[in-house]
Amino acid sequence: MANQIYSLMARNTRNKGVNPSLAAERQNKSFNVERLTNLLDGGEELTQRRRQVESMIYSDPVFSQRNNYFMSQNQRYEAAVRKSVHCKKLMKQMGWREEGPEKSYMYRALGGDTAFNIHAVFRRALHSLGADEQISKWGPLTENFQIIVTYAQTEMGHGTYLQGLETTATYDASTQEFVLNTPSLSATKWWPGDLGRTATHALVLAQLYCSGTCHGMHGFLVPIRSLQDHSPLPGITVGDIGPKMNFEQTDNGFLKLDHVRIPRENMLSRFSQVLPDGTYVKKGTPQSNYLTMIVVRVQLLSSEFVPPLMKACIIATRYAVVRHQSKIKPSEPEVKILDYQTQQQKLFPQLAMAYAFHFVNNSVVEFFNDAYQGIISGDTASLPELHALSSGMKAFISDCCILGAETCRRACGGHGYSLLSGLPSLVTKLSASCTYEGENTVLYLQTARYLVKSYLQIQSSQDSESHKVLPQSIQYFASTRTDRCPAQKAVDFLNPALYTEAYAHVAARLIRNSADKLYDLTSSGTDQYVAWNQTSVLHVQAAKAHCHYFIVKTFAASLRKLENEPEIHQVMKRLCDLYALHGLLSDLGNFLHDGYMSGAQADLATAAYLDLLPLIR
Ligand SMILES: CCCCCCC/C=C/C(=O)SCCNC(=O)CCNC(=O)[C@H](O)C(C)(C)COP(=O)(O)OP(=O)(O)OC[C@H]1O[C@@H](n2cnc3c(N)ncnc32)[C@H](O)[C@@H]1OP(=O)(O)O
Ligand SMILES: Cc1cc2nc3c(=O)[nH]c(=O)nc-3n(C[C@H](O)[C@H](O)[C@H](O)COP(=O)(O)OP(=O)(O)OC[C@H]3O[C@@H](n4cnc5c(N)ncnc54)[C@H](O)[C@@H]3O)c2cc1C
Repeated sequence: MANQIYSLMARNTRNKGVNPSLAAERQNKSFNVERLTNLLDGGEELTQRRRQVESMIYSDPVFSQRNNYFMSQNQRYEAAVRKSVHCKKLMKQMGWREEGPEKSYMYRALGGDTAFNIHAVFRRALHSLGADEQISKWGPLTENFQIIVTYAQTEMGHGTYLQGLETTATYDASTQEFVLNTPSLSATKWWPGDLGRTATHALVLAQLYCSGTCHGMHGFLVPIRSLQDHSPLPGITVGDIGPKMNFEQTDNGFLKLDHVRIPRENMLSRFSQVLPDGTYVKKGTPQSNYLTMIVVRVQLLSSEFVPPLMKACIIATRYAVVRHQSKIKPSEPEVKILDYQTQQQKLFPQLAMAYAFHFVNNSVVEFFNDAYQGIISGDTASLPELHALSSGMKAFISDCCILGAETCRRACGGHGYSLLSGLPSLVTKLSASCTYEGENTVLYLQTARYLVKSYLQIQSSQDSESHKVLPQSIQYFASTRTDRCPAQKAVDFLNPALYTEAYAHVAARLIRNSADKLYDLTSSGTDQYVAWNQTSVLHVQAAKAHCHYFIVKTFAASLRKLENEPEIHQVMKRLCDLYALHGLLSDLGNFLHDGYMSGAQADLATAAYLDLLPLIR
């Protein structure tokens, strides 16, 4: 019934064309929307291609999501499988490549409502960890779903602590095979997507044992279901882990292995190898087999985190111009809720954040592409910085997107609580992102570990030249800082150089403070690991400040590329200013703490912030 009412409302709108309030707002724009769309897409041609793909998706009944909220988990799963197979057929029919932009356009248009998503994670793992001959052998089989492979790393007892994974892969030189085994209940693989019902194979991450020596976590391609009748193979116990907060369309599963034998060639061997006689050959660093997680974390930013936030902003902003509620002046009619300053202060920072993350994603992907080719060719010099950046961005952006989507949902009152608004499922889908592909606290601590190590190395190095060769994401450590914010007027807080420096000041101070506290503990005899734990809250705060600085700096730097587009530059700069001031005022204590900013300056920043709202409106 509810669906019918909402459909009636939508039809009613459609019958009269676009809602008149919405139409009026769209007349009231200060920039060329099509031009901004082209810039965000990466050019006019890509906008056209995206629209062509979207039109095909939205007009095809197989891709309909209309009844999603009325389906059982099983129905959602089966519909998702149909959509994924249909996508594959469409790609083949249209000649679209796996690496081409059309695939991501399809995925975004479907809102991720597809199956085999972890199969895509495996494809990245294969290219990151597999030797060339392994990529040639298994790559084509995955292209057309001849094999469907899940990424089975997490166990019931361990997800974060990879050194604690219990699944074993023991090399048997007499048969040149690995024996995969689940030694305990807690070693059961638990959570891998596509495992519950779909996958024919699993990339099992297990502790490698050769001649009694453990060589740590490695990846092993293990057949788990028959390619003839899809039944579990001998030694395999597999199934679905049951209902979840969202991702009903994904069959997250469990897997137990009972001394399952696979050929020696099934260990992914780009960075390490076991020779026929059982000799272990290491080619990369101890963390080389962690590379897949970096690859996936970078990819998640643009595929899983930012699009749901963008959608939540669109739904909530449109709602805010069609919803009339209460009055500003008693003598006048009810107003659009977007006319309330408080509604603008809820929604516009989320909109600004969505744009900020769009530009940051471009920057992180550029950094990643520059580093990745070197890393898979054996040059791991940039791996620590890439790990720190990807960990921090995954944690910070996912945290912000979860909170941003929830703010948009709350801004829509009762209708925001209806599944049919589309908002609750965006929130519950995003909610998983603080956990999968690295729990966020753990990842902040990884970033902090890199920051503290870099800070202490700079402190201990007397060589003044060392500051000049700092990795790009921490070069601000070495910048000379003013210890007072120079702002005299509200308008000074609309200067990207001024607020970027304020963020750098806070990040540098928090990193220095956390490192000094750690050093004080260890210098007084506290065990280094105990000292790390006793300062870990400070390290997380420092890592967050570092990430926030990186995002503000990157957003501000992106404006420079828009300077020859004055209308768009103006609107983007206002959003950048709003994003920076919203973060500064939300975290004001850190900016006031050492007297960097004064209370009077906080009032100036608040005035500048509130003055931006009607301009953006
Ligand atoms: C529609 C679908 C959408 C949803 C898709 C969802 C798909 C989800 C898939 C998954 O969730 S797959 C499973 C993901 N699991 C994880 O991410 C596990 C998280 N845990 C870790 O990353 C690591 O265990 C750790 C927490 C970082 C700890 O590593 P370790 O136990 O080795 O100890 P440390 O001493 O902290 O690190 C040692 C050393 O290694 C460096 N390092 C750690 N991780 C990486 C990495 N990924 N890449 C490169 N280097 C790494 C770390 O910086 C240390 O270096 P040094 O400081 O010693 O130089
Ligand atoms: C929707 C979804 C899909 C998933 N898909 C897959 C998949 O396809 N393949 C796969 O292998 N896995 C998958 N996972 C599992 C996921 O990777 C793990 O859940 C994740 O790595 C977190 O590990 P955990 O569950 O053991 O949490 P834990 O690490 O146990 O986290 C629990 C708490 O402990 C804290 N904690 C843990 N370690 C530390 C530390 N060192 N310092 C401080 N605090 C710490 C955390 O901060 C957290 O607050 C998926 C999970 C979800 C929710």
